[in-house]
Amino acid sequence: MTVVTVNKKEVGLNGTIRVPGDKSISHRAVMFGAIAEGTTTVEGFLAGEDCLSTIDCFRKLGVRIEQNGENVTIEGKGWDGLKEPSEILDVGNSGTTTRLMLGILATRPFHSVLIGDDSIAKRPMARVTTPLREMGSHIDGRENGQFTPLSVRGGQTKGIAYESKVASAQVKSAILLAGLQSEGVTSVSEPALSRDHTERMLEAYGVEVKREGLKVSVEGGQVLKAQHITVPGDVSSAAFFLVAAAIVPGSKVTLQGVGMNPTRSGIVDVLLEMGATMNVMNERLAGGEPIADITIETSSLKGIEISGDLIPRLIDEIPVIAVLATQAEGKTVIRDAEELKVKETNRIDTVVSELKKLGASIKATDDGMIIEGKTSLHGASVSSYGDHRIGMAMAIAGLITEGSVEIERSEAIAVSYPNFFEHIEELQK
Ligand SMILES: O=C(O)C1=C[C@@H](OP(=O)(O)O)[C@@H](O)[C@H](O)C1
Ligand SMILES: C=C(OP(=O)(O)O)C(=O)O
Repeated sequence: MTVVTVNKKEVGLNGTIRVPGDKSISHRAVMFGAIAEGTTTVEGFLAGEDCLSTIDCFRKLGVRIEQNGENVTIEGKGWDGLKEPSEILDVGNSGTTTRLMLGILATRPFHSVLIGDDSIAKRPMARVTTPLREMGSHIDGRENGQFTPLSVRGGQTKGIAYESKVASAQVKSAILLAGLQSEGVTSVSEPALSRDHTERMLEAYGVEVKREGLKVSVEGGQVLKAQHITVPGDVSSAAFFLVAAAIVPGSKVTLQGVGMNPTRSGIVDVLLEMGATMNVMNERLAGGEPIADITIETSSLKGIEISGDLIPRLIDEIPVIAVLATQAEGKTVIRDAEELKVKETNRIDTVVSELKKLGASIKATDDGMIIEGKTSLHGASVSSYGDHRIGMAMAIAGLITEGSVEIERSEAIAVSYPNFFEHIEELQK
């Protein structure tokens, strides 16, 4: 177990950084390259542990993949290029790897076994195994296929019209991927729009994707053609420094090349509504995704309500939004976020318990949390509980606490942001 201590510095955060590549897009670039025909090249790949788990699994499925830092080459040989693995596929800590790969394996005529870490073992998989079984795939696993370890024997599958109860890009993507190798049309509708990277990237790989409001459909039998993919900076990683600059006195930070896909940019809306002094500049496209440079400085903030369709647009940012809310005048209420309970940890519980240790006025609710600000936070010993986003949220809080914050299990941060502490140091120079 690694323990990191974060101390407040008398200087603010100043300078320019480029946050690492988007995790969701990096996973998809490799997976889609693996089932495409031809050589796919990826630049700006996130070499974090989750995306490395995806590479490892596809290598075990017989795909030749070379990875050199942010550059990846995938030798795709189409769907039939995937071969029965002789080893267990280890997804590590990654929900995206598990669920999207289930969608791909659901139609492959061979047997495979998926396993992950202790956190993955608690995350609900029935949300994908149920519809994939309905399509005709043979999936089994612990507690009747609800949890890992899972085993898949793919087969002849038929398209379905699936109405998902949750706004989840992992559910939507798994079903659409299976749909690409199923008979007829497969459609997924969701209660609110979740991130649409799968739809955008499948189109880039030459697949016809039909979108009508909250419903997406694909026809079976389509071939993916190899591509060059440029991965934008991860807005979920940028969120930590957007919040840090807003709350650490004397700060002004520029983040370059941040993904601004509207299904992901809820954090920018929240900061603006809270009254942050920020500027979104140089809006442009990279690999079919909008990106921009963002400058933000120390701001006086007010509490707001965050709920409804905004939630899927910032679901992974809620831990650090809670830190932000401790520094806003008045009440911040987060509702409709019960999905937080099934992430790497129960993020309602872990955010509330760890921020309380720092002196925050925060209360858990059934579907979110209520934070009263503005509060002076103090140092304490906290834990990431093995959840990268909790570890980073605590580190950002540690930049403003009186006294140091000691973070146990800080190694988890490498799951999505391996150079996180280097970026803090760079901005403190
Ligand atoms: O599809 C993806 O890349 C992701 C979807 C989201 O999960 P859900 O699909 O469970 O909402 C998100 O929380 C996760 O970090 C990445
Ligand atoms: C929930 C997350 O990822 P995953 O579902 O891929 O484990 C995350 O990165 O916050």
